[in-house]
Amino acid sequence: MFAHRPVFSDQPVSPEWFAAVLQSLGPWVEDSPGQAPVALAVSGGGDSLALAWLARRWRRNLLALVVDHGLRPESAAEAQLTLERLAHMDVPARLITLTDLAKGPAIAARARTARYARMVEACQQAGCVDLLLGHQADDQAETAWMRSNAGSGPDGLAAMGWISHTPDVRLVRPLLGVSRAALRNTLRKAGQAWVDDPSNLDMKAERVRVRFALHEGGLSEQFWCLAMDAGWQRMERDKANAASLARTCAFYPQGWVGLGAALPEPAVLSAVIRTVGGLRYPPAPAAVERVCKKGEAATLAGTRLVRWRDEWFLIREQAGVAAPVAASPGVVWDGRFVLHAPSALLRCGVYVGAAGYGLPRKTRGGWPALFCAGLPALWWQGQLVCVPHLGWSLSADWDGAFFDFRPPVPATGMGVYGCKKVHNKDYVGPVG
Ligand SMILES: Nc1ncnc2c1ncn2[C@@H]1O[C@H](COP(=O)(O)OP(=O)(O)OP(=O)(O)O)[C@@H](O)[C@H]1O
Repeated sequence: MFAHRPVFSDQPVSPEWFAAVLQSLGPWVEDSPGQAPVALAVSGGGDSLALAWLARRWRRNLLALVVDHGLRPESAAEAQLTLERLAHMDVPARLITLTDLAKGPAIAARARTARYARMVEACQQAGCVDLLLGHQADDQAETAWMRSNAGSGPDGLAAMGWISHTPDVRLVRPLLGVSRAALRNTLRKAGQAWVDDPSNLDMKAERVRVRFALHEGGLSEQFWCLAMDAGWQRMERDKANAASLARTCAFYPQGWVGLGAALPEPAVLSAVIRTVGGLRYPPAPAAVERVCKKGEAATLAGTRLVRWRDEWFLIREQAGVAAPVAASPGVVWDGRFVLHAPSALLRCGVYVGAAGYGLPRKTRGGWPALFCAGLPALWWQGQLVCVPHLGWSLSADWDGAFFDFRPPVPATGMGVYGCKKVHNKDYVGPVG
């Protein structure tokens, strides 16, 4: 493991300590030029620039992603300055410029969604499987305070995890155990400057008001501990649920899940509903509990619970599937299926939509019509031409297409909170 370090100390963070934290958050792709880099999100502020400085001392093969949201006149110049600072640190960087964000309601949330989408895309292009983020202990305390004020249950209070799994990259937050002041002092000591985002002083924003209130009340540490404690408990529950998921559930590439003879625990069913329904967020816990208690066929959050051959299955609810979309390689349909096909096959007017109920019995490979109706299929001139999951096509001309089942949050992404229990003022550290 690595040496303890008080969380809310303002002492600069040592590269050795940082490297020990990263070691425990691995495994990492080998640090050599032939391998994919580890990506890091750098806004140019004190947290993420300190992250870049420390990361460079941990390994050579990195790729910093700098997003210019284009929402303030100075943002382009600030992004350029950040690129120069990264070049000075010898950290390779890529600028991502967002051009389609319009100011207006929920701009912070829209900017965040767009930023993550483009950063994940850049990671895929560069082959990166890990993206480091600069969230630190003050962010964590603020999130826990806001969630506690909003009456969040224990899972909400768990705030941010050290590691979050998305289908494409692992989001890693190695600075959750370090204060904002310590990171700024790390940069000062290294003689590095950073950009201060003026929105961080805008008292209209809830987070900024919370930041000042926590600071004045000396409450940051208390809320950080609360978040870490809740995170630890959640991790223990996640582990038990993941074990139960692996033991009892069978995931089919068709997008449905066999649950076994008895219904699983509500937490496990919730994860499965999220996967089958292609949901970013979990379904309402009370509704899931009701379904488990009743133990009867039901529809919930775009999914349908059915009994077939002495087993429970969760399938996509036909009424909930997405409208057809024009077919192109890589297009995502129903939030869950990615189309792979040679472009020559995707002539003008080909659509991706649900297979529906028109499939003859012998093409269904033994599966009920209800299951197969929600399968992704290719349509052309109003006619069903190909259902790759069933190996069926109207003619050999339509062979060569297939769909990857890629839900936004796989059920296996349950175990996202990796932190050890925190005692008193000691930072005990993330689980390896
Ligand atoms: N413009 C940006 N370019 C690249 N990375 C960014 C940018 N803005 C934020 N980040 C990354 O996200 C981290 C958290 O930043 P911030 O707290 O401002 O984001 P947020 O909007 O609260 O996002 P989150 O939903 O991840 O909490 C930063 O430390 C950095 O790693």
